[in-house]
Amino acid sequence: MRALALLPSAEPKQPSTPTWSVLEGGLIEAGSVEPEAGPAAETSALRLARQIYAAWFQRCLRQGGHRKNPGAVAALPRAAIEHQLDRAIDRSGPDAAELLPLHDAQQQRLAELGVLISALAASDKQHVRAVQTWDRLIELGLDTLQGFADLEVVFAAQRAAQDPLTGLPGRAALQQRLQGEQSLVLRQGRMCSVVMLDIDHFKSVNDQHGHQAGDRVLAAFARLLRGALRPYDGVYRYGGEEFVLVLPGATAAQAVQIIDRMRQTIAQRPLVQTQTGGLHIRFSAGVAALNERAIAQTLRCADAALYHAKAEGRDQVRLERGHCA
Ligand SMILES: Nc1nc2c(ncn2[C@@H]2O[C@H](COP(=O)(O)OP(=O)(O)OP(=O)(O)O)[C@@H](O)[C@H]2O)c(=O)[nH]1
Repeated sequence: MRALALLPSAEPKQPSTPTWSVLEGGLIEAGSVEPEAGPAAETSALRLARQIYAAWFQRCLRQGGHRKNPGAVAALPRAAIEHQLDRAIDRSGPDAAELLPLHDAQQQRLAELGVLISALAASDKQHVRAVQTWDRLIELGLDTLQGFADLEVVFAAQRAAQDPLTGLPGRAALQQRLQGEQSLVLRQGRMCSVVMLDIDHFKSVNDQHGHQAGDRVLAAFARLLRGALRPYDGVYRYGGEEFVLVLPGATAAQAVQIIDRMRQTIAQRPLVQTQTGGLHIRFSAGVAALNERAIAQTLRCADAALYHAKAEGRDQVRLERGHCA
């Protein structure tokens, strides 16, 4: 077997991002770190946001507790916290929409905390208003801490549903999504298509380049699918080298066109680079309409269309045939 160094070519290297780190004793300082990649990246960004916040809150309690000098209450490093929260959301993948209400509520609390800090700094320490502002700051400060805990719980649940290799959600999430989309199709007459997609001759990638290389191809392919589709389209790892796409708003005929364009684009450039050259990946796909029939039947129809695409030579997209299941 040849030894190969596989370098993903689909994704540009990310620049280092200025961030903050928490030092011993609750001090916070600006620095520059390489953003982490991979499925755990969103959790680490969220953890950093919480650490920066907790260090600030601790310092605030220590300084503000004296009530001698409200102006000494530490300025809230809001930009650093929000930066990490945004990163966490960005990296949380296709189901980020579920996190947005919690994320927005957290941003609002931070904004209100910022206002309270300014009001405290400008107020007379003896004034009853300063005491009230301080009380509100403590109350909201604790709520914000709870907000981080809530976000972490939801992130953890989301991560548990993700396939660790590709970062994509799996079959359980697909089932849930299809149920939701089907009810919109039935109640609102919306269109939705389901695509079953399988990499061609993937076994030979493993055989020629090794299983680890195969894993990297799967991860790069998943990123490519995710990047090629609209944010509200669903991309799921169905198993092995098989993926399912959910395309709301697309008729089955439109879905065939969309996926066929994607097939041609993907075939044009290598998915990963090897020491001996680029590795091209091709795929076959079957498309079925999501309608009133059982979801399992829709999946069977997409699978049958995929089977025909494979049988008719691979590297093509096929629409389901009548009475497929
Ligand atoms: N590296 C890697 N390989 C996997 C993974 N899951 C499944 N496979 C491999 O995917 C290959 C699938 O092979 P086949 O079902 O024969 O399909 P194929 O070679 O793609 O051929 P066609 O689908 O007929 O075009 C098998 O060799 C599996 O071992 C994985 O997570 N990582």
